[in-house]
Formats: sequence, structure tokens, C-alpha cells
Amino acid sequence: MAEAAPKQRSPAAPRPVRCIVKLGGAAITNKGELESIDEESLRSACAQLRQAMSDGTAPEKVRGMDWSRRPGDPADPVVDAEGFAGMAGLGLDSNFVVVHGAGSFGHFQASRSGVHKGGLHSTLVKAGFVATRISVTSLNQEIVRALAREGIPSVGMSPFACGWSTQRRNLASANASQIIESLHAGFVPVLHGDAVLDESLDCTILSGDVIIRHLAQLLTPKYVVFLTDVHGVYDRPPTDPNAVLLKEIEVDDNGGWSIVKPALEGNRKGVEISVAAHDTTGGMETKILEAAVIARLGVDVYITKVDTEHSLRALKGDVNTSSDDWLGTVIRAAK
Ligand SMILES: Nc1ncnc2c1ncn2[C@@H]1O[C@H](COP(=O)(O)OP(=O)(O)OP(=O)(O)O)[C@@H](O)[C@H]1O
Ligand SMILES: C=C(C)CCOP(=O)(O)O
Repeated sequence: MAEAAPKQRSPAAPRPVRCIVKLGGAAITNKGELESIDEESLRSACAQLRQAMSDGTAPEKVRGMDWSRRPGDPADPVVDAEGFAGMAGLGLDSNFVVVHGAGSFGHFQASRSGVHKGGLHSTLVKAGFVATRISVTSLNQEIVRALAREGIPSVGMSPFACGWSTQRRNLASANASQIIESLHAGFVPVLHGDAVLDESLDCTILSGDVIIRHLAQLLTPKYVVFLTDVHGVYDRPPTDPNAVLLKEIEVDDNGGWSIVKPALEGNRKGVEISVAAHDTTGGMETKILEAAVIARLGVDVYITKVDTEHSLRALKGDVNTSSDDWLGTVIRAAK
């Protein structure tokens, strides 16, 4: 059945968004360890985002915007007020939207309680809804802080708190006016996969991948990047030593897709996917389905591995499929 269009109260976007990026939960958390951030990958993703945003006038010295005290910090944080006051601007083309997944935050709480299946009359589901939101919003806070430490003017935004809701897991209400106003004011909105209310099921889990697709439909960015823990989409789970990285996938007008590169032999033309047991949102399968919808809009989608030269090139929009030195998957509309 066709998905009903979400109700909108969104003002027109002021200037084209350059990139919507998903910091995948698998990329920035240690998925096997409850509520554990992969600090190095997160730091790298934020530093690469700063590089990708830099318009050439950004000062080399990063002026951090996280002015809060961390547990164990001996002194008050350094606030470089004079440095900021002396700057004409941040030197960043910050017209990006960041969305992150849950990884080892949120999925565990949601799957243990069944929040994704709904039924808020159950006290377990109700408690799980609360626990899931505590977990994903605490990750959101850490990601906003990591971006702020790179001098990126980021602001956290929760879909649930913005009133987003679903109808049988499809987006039903998704007002983006606050996101658009924030972009207009020069901030980088940082959204996340969330527990939300559902008109039929009471509640469910809204994946970051679905949020990205909706925002791409609304904002038509120049390109969309998914950073995850593998180099891209393979013809079978990448744990299989014979898995082949699919470098280019084309999506036709009917939503059908075909593998353009590499040319695979007869019986190897599909994609086989495995999804972790605790994953409540469909893993790589959801990502490919949402990426195909985005590609049909004429927006190129790059899926690649965090903390690599390939992720930096994707974030800069500098991907050329005719050369072989970029590792990742491009999903684009058939010409
Ligand atoms: N055919 C496949 N190609 C690529 N990855 C696959 C495939 N099948 C399974 N996977 C798994 O999909 C995982 C990435 O998808 P996943 O949804 O977990 O990423 P994410 O967006 O980074 O995380 P999250 O959903 O927590 O935000 C990889 O760890 C990989 O092992
Ligand atoms: C609250 C949760 C579990 C959000 C899931 O979002 P995703 O990791 O992007 O699929």
C-alpha cells in the first residue's frame, strides 16, 4: 500500500542544503557493548565534517563550542570569548543536516521491551519507551558535543520532541519548520533515530534512515552520505570472505534497482542481507530501501566506511565512480 504523505507545516527551505549525513550507529558506537561510543570514529567523523564544511577562510585553530564541564575535569572550561569576538565568521559552509543512528544506544532497550511493535498499555513497553529515549538522547548530546568541539555550530533535535509521529511505522506527521529555521539561522541540526508515537500501534521506533529519506524529499540536498562500519553495500553480508562490494547501483523510475558496477555473473545479481537480532529498524536493508527512494529524487547517495579517506571524499561530495580509487557504494537514478 502506498504510504500516505505526512502532514506538513514546513516553510520553504531558504538555501539549498548541501548534504544530509547519517552517522550510523554501527560507525560511531561499539555495537557489541551496551552504550559505548567509538570515540575515535566519532572524533574522526566530526573532524572530517569540519573539513568538508570549510570554505577556505576557517581559522586553523579550532574554537570549540562545548563550554560545559565534563565529569573529572579539574577546572572550568576555557571559553575563547576574545577569539570568537575577533572572527568575521566561522568560515564554514555549515548547510548540512546530521542524523545519527542508535547503535549500542537505544536498540537494546527497544528490542528488550518491544517498543518497535507498539502497545503502550503494557507497562514494559511504556518503560522501554522511556529507557530508549534516555539512551538515544544521551548519545545525541555526546554527538552534539563532539561536533561543537570541532567548532561546528550544532544543535540537537529529537523527532519525538518535535512532534513527529507515525502511522503503522510510516511517517504521518513530520513538521520540519524548526529544522529549516535552524539551518536558516546558521546552525547544523543534529537529529536521531527515536522512539515516537504511532497512530495505530501507540508507539514504534523511527529509524535515522527513514528520517534522512524524509528530509531529502523535503530539502533536496546536493548529496546524501551514510557513514557506517563497512565499506558499503555488498552482494552478501561482508562477514562472508567472498562478499563483493557493489560500487554503483542504479534506481529506475519505478523504484527497481540494478547493480551497474561491478558486473556480476548470472546468479549473483541480488543482495543478501543479515540483520543483528537486537536491531529494531531493519539494518542495511532499510538503508538500501530508503537510499533508493532518495536516488529517485535525483540525489546521489554515498554509503561508505567512517574514518577513512573515502568518508572524507563522500562528505565533500567528491566521488567519481569512473575511477577505482574510491571505496564505497553510490546509489543514483538511472540516466
Ligand atoms: N549485504 C550487506 N552489505 C553491507 N552490510 C551488510 C550486509 N548485510 C549485513 N550487513 C551489515 O549491516 C551493518 C550496517 O548496517 P546498520 O544498519 O547496522 O548500520 P548503521 O546505520 O551504521 O547502524 P544503526 O542502524 O545502528 O544506525 C554492517 O555492520 C554489516 O555487517
Ligand atoms: C531508538 C532507536 C533504536 C533508533 C534507531 O535508529 P537507527 O539506528 O537509525 O535505525
